[in-house]
Amino acid sequence: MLEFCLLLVFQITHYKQYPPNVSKIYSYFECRRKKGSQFSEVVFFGLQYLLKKYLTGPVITEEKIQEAKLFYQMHFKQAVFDEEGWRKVLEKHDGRLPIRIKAVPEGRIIPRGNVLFTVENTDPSFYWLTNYIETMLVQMWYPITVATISREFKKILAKHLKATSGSLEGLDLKLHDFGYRGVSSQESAALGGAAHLVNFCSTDTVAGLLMAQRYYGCPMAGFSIPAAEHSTIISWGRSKEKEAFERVLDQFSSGPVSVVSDSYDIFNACKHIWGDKLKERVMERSQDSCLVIRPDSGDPAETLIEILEECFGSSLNSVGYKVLPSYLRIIQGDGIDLHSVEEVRKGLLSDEGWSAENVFFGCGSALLQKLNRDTLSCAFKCSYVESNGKGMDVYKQPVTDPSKGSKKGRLSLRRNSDGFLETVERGAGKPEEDLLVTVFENGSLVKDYSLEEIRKNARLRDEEMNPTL
Ligand SMILES: O=C1OCCC/C1=C\Nc1ccccc1
Repeated sequence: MLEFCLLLVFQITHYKQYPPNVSKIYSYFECRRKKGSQFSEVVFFGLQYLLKKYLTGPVITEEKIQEAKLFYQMHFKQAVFDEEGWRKVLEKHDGRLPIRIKAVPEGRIIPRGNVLFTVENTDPSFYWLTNYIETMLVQMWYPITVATISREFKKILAKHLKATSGSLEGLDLKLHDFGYRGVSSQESAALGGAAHLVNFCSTDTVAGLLMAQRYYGCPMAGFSIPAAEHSTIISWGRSKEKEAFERVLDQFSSGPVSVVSDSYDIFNACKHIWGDKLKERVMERSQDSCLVIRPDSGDPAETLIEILEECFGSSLNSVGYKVLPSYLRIIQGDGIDLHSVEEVRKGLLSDEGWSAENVFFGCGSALLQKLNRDTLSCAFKCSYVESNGKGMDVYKQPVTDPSKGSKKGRLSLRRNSDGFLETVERGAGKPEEDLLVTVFENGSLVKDYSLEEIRKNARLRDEEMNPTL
């Protein structure tokens, strides 16, 4: 069985349904606007991986044609596989796809409802190819949605950090990806993990680091620190939690170390072990070798407040907010999503004014898995067709849901005179104003973005970083 066969992915009967003499099918991808959605803009990310991994080079071979022919004969119990069509791709284009894809630069922040990429066939004989690769291209909903959610976290954390410390230092390390175990596959971990790394450089999802290395030219896109987990604490037995903690301090005497401390009673652990029996051991650690205490249960805001209030002293920073001693920090990696992180922000802020410097966040499923294609209403639609040498703008406009209407004709993306991004329809856009870039053409990747460039595109804007408390 072949590792991956492009022919064995899609609905293959569409070629028989198009009008006669079609020479071009032109389609586009967008995150449709949705009234009341909490996401008004999206981070475009992930297409480059998909192009490099699945669509560039001679992806059609005789062997794959034979395999697909057999497969679909069994699957449809009739001859619907277009063997001749595919063989023509092989003969005329030596197996490379005669397709052009134009897309917004990766990392760019685009308001909902705008074209993100367009797809069209470059050879009139292969009009059926455009929507043939739709299924795979729409899977871009995943990295786009993760990168967008991750950036929404960054907006909240930036405001909180700026308001309670006067600076944005360390923002990139404030949200740690805990999601590796919560996703559905290695590939999702890689794509989602990399999508988070567009906005932060703090992760335990190693697959995302490898993706950044191999597909986005970044040798090391994110960092982590030694961390305990429940097994390494409870393996000492209930009566030896102190010994377990001490062991971790001994083994990681320099550099920061995180110790999950809620195995039995987080408040007892903080007050009587970290704050009493091991207090000297904790205090002797320096700022760049701090102990990071990890609660992992209970209401995030309440638990954090009690740990901060009850367990250790604090001093005031330059903007009058309370900060733990520099050898101590907290990481909250349980129950964090876009809602609860806001609850924590309000809790720390309102109660006695704790600075955001004290707390780091970990996020698992809410970052990489608690989302779907509807989260950002991702859709791929045909908007222009050529047949008998004439072009026609096409669209859908369901009477039962106007919000599912699609754009008309050839599209371009431009910045209007007020500075806002907008999509120009019906081929009315000026080529020199078009922000869409040809990234793929006839089997070759035309543009290769580095993670560095993508991170620049995705940077928070000034107004997104300043507190509007
Ligand atoms: O505590 C920590 O401090 C910072 C480094 C990471 C870390 C914990 N990681 C983790 C990963 C996956 C599930 C749960 C925790």
